[in-house]
Amino acid sequence: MTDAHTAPASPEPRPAGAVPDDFHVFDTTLRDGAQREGINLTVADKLTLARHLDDYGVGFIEGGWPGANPRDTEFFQRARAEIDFRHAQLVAFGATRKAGVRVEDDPQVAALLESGAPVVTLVAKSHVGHVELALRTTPEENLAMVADTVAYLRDRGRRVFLDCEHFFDGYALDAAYAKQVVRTASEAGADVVVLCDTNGGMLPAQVAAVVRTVLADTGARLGIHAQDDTGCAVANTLAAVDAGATHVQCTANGYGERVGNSNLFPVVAALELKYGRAVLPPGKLAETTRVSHAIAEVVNLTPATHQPYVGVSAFAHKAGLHASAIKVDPDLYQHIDPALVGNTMRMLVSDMAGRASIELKGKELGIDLGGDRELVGRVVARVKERELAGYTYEAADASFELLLRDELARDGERGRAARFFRTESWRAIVEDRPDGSHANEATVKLWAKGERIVATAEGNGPVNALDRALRVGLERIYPQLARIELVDYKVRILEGRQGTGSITRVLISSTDGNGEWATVGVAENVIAASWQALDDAYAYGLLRAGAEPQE
Ligand SMILES: CC(=O)SCCNC(=O)CCNC(=O)[C@H](O)C(C)(C)COP(=O)(O)OP(=O)(O)OC[C@H]1O[C@@H](n2cnc3c(N)ncnc32)[C@H](O)[C@@H]1OP(=O)(O)O
Ligand SMILES: CC(=O)C(=O)O
Repeated sequence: MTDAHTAPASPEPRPAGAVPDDFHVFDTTLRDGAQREGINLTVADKLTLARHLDDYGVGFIEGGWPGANPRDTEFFQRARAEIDFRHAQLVAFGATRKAGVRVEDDPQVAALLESGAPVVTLVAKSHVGHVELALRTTPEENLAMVADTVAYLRDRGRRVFLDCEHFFDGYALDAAYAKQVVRTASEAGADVVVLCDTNGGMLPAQVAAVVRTVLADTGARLGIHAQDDTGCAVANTLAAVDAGATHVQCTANGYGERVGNSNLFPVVAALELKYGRAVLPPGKLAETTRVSHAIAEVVNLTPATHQPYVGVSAFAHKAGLHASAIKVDPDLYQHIDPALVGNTMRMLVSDMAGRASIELKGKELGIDLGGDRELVGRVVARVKERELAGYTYEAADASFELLLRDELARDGERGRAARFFRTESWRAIVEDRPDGSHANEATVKLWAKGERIVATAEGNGPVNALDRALRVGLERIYPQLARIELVDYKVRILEGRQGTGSITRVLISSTDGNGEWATVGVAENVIAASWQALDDAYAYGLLRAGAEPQE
């Protein structure tokens, strides 16, 4: 590790559109990422992902294996015709020629040329055991397969990178042979020889030692491809860079075969922010969080909340002691400014909060608590007491804001509670019919703007009936309710040992088309807990809509 890791240097600015060749950020989301269980990409998905990655500014996009399946073949045809790559070069992936087959007669090598990709990555064996058992050929023939295929593609104007599969395991078994594969590829014209930890079993110190020795012994330009089976793929990638590798293969959000691959985003962020190396075009690092989430959407996976740099929790602070230091200087509990990667700091309110957490949260919500220690102390005490009863405010920001406004309103001159109606009573009835169907009906009795309202509605469940009755009753007085929609409803039993007498927590997410908010309710009865969460959901929605709170 150099000083650059502990004292971040400012990345050198780089002209827009230029991708440096002295250091490669090579993305293999469309090839290795697509090997993850649960990811099934269409050609259209692959094109969309390629556009995102090109726009983000990676140097190379490995699009797939042309000839292996019709989808990848079509992807290369369409990518050439439909995408005007601004930063990246498109890469086709394939294997060296088959043992005993002339390279010009190997159809999958021909498919690599037909893909039209200017760069080809060839996967080759560098582990003698794999040569003998998987390829069922001799070590000499394997070297000939490497040399022939690299030279053949080079002669036809392609830039060639060679992925040495199982390099580190092969090196442990027979270092001389593994290095011979590297030399053979380099001498045949491969621009980069990529050392692959295919089984993902390596640790950073092992990777660094091997990369350093292979670099010194062969003089070849080296890259790293690390699978994440020890949870060390990012660390292994950076250890290889420390040892002299100048080409990193990664996938967006770490998607990949088995547990995944080296995650592009922490690798890029580390290179830019900790190593001071400008690997993206200017301004693109700040799009990291957006790009990570957009890619998760395209592959139809929920963005990982705790992912370094880009997760929604990456800069979320829960502990009261952290908040009290952050109030003085956010750097005291953050390794970088979240804005550098397009993320934001968030304060979480829970029973681990102290006064500073509440003050910072108030600020985040645009509510001035005016340094009022008594008021803030009261809010802290109320949050802790409610969390003990089962409420959770870190997952229900809107209910917390309502609680805060209630406490402010208690002071009389510090604002009004965001309460727009008062509940006199509610009733929900579920009727079990002889044919097995159910009828659900609810009646609510409310007060709003001095008026007593009684409304009844049916629904597909008791909570839905209550929701409808509430809308029926209030829509005339608050037409803004028409825009509010409930989008998620979660129930959790908090003390399972008590069986049906357990405490129930309900979390409701709502939207008005411009944003989402979450509210919480807790009671022994699931319908009562739901009513509380509904009450808060509509109160908060009306607050957002600028409705006038009732006296
Ligand atoms: C480490 C990695 O992740 S590398 C990427 C792996 N990705 C994939 O495998 C996804 C795409 N793969 C496929 O669609 C298919 O496996 C194909 C089209 C490539 C090959 O399919 P098939 O011809 O039916 O062969 P199959 O998959 O059973 O076996 C692979 C063949 O390639 C050979 N082979 C494996 N590695 C190499 C190599 N580096 N160079 C040359 N040949 C190789 C094997 O010896 C085997 O040969 P055989 O058919 O003579 O037994
Ligand atoms: C090439 C590749 O994906 C690997 O060795 O893991």
